Amino acid sequence: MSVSTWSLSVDDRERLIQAALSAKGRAYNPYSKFRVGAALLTPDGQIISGANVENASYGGTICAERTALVKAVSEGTKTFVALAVTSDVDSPISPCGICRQFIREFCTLKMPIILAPSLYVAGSGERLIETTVEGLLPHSFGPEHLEMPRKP
Ligand SMILES: O=c1ccn([C@H]2C[C@H](O)[C@@H](CO)O2)c(=O)[nH]1
Ligand SMILES: [Zn+2]
Repeated sequence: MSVSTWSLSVDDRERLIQAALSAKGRAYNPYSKFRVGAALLTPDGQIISGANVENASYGGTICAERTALVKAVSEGTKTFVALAVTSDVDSPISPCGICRQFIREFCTLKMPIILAPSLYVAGSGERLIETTVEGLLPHSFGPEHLEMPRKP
């Protein structure tokens, strides 16, 4: 098995990107016409994917990243080892601010995040952005801060 320079293997990276690309096909996007797919990898190798789900009340829209996380967490999975995101744009798109904070809740700061273009050539590794939770959300606030001793 070939291994990338970081904690995610090339095989898992490829599986995750393909799952995100497939999930994009299940987007409910009548308003924006913009499809996004996300896929989470769990420690036991399972993949949980999600797509954006829009609403006639536009603010009710749920992004692909949060769909995947809410699916997983509500089914009992709360730890993840990687995330991939893709869209209809042929350059990588990056999670919105709300999703970054949502990802921060459940994923370690060093967890790999792969941002893939819509026309990703399988197995090539080309034009991917490989970042991390802390790369997308530096100096972040998270659950552990609520556990710290407080002084007035
Ligand atoms: O990272 C992103 C960015 C946007 N969207 C969705 C929300 C909305 O349905 C559409 C346009 O913003 O794309 C996501 O799902 N994830
Ligand atoms: Zn979002």
